[in-house]
Amino acid sequence: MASEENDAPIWISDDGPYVVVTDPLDGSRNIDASIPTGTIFGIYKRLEELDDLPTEEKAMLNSLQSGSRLVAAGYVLYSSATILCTTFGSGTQTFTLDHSTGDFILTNCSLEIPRRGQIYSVNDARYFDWPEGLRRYIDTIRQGKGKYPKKYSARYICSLVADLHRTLMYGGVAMNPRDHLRLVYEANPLSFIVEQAGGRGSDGKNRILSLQPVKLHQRLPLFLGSLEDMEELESYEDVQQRVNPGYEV
Ligand SMILES: O=P(O)(O)OC[C@H]1O[C@](O)(COP(=O)(O)O)[C@@H](O)[C@@H]1O
Repeated sequence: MASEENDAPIWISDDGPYVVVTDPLDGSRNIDASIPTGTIFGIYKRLEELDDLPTEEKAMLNSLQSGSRLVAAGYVLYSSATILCTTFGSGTQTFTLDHSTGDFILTNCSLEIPRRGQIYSVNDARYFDWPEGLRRYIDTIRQGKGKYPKKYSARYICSLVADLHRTLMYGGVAMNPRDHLRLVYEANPLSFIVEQAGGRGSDGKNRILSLQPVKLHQRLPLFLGSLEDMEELESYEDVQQRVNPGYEV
């Protein structure tokens, strides 16, 4: 098991069939203000061909599997309702916690992201640190001059799970264009879910699930959303924020 909160993976048992990668509490800076937070997880099969390697080495290599090998992924959103969203590689499902019984009730057996939305989600205080392509894209959709001739609205909670959940429900794009979010714990599981809902997950140039992680805590730009919005965004090419000066809030 590898957690965003630990430096190295933990080898739990020699015969466990699965490898779990998790960000146990995403959006933690929002907790004191009672803003929604989330948990993200991805599940791989244990690579049995590595069984004879030393424990630390096989724990690391098992955790660095490409997102294309995920067998399941999910997130939990802690909000006005507690929602569990999952994929096992054949569509995306949502479950809602029934507080009276403690059960998660299946509330949508096939969640599909709209092909187009009218919402973009980004921390746009960073506008002047963005590359030209991203500025042009956002300026264009704000003015209703994109391929979808409607003026887009902005929504940004700064809790990745909540921003993604809204994007899955209403469509559009959720992004963090700087090297901030983690490939292993965040980008891969969430891209698997978005793809299984009919959308796309990208670093602005490449499909997230086709990337090979090289470091456990590797960070990258992340863009998730509706197919048509994502295609339009990527057509601007220069959308990854290269300067990352460090922001205190
Ligand atoms: O400061 P930014 O670039 O807006 O980043 C906000 C993003 O960082 C997160 O808080 C995750 O960051 P941490 O992993 O450091 O907690 C996301 O929930 C949120 O989408």
